[in-house]
Amino acid sequence: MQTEALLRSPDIVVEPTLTVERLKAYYTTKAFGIDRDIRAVDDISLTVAKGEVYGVAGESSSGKTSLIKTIVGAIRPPLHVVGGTVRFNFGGQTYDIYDLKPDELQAIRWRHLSYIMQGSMNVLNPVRRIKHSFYDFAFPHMGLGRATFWDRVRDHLRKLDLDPGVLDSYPHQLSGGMRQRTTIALATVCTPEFIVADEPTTALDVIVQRDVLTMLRDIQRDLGSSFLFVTHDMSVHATVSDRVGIVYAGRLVEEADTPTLFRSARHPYTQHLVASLPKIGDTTRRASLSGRPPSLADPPPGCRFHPRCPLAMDVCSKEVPPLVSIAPRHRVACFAVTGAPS
Ligand SMILES: Nc1ncnc2c1ncn2[C@@H]1O[C@H](COP(=O)(O)OP(=O)(O)OP(=O)(O)O)[C@@H](O)[C@H]1O
Repeated sequence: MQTEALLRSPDIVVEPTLTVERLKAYYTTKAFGIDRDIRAVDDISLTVAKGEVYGVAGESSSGKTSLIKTIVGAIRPPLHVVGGTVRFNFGGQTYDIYDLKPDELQAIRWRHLSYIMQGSMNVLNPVRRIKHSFYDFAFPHMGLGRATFWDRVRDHLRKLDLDPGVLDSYPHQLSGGMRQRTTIALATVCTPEFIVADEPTTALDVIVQRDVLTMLRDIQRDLGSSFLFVTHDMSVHATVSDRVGIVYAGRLVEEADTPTLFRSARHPYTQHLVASLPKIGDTTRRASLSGRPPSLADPPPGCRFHPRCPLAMDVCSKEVPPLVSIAPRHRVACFAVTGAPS
């Protein structure tokens, strides 16, 4: 398959910073002696351009975290890659994540690619002062003398409105919001070109959540980094993401620029997600979707959404709808939108 290039203008083709092609990753578990595949990432292709914030949304257990882990190469059994490729382009050099040796991947993770995982605050060692975490994780990758390194760390903290005094604190002395902000400072001190964050604001209250999101957006703008951002919270995508991909049961079902997605979503599942957002002054009851998300160990054939879909046709239970471009930067996988195959 050819690399999907992102057209920014009619004449300029910009090489994406991230290109994911036909990615499949399953958890293989054993039950009563029989292997069972949980198809958490099932044939996903997407690109993220330089400086772009790409949001991934979808309900719980749809495969968002598995997709992120697979993209950054944080793959541990029982998760394994079944097919597809993940390529990053940093400074004109291409890195095929699955061709890299563990030490090469580790070096890229700190220098170019930062991964803020769910519960990332736990990277701060609870029995050591925070400065030790900065020294252990960041110092080996920055190629600076000690004095310059600490100057750089303090500058970075100040730029993020954090008092450099946090370096002398233990994690338990900080509030949840401060701990998360400190973790993000740690993850970005090496000025990565690509930041991946998985639900970085879950478990924080709304005010702190806003501070953390503003901080991430500021870092992304300041560094000009690309940003792959996972949250189930559509209202957060509305304020943070340039483009959003909607995942349902391990597959990408729609992808569009954020304003398009919120104004003119075409997939019935995306329409449901957008319609269920609360609106000030609107007291009408929100209609909920019937049924439950499918088991990824035994998903329905054809379109995985068809058992819950108000527009389902015969073909939807038989064939998998491909993700098709219906307008520039707008793709959708739904036969009701793109027409059934003849
Ligand atoms: N270690 C594991 N072993 C087996 N199955 C797993 C494992 N981790 C996740 N899964 C399964 O993979 C599927 C996708 O899970 P994943 O955590 O990627 O979803 P998610 O969209 O990130 O959910 P959430 O928003 O709740 O974090 C789920 O069915 C989940 O039960």
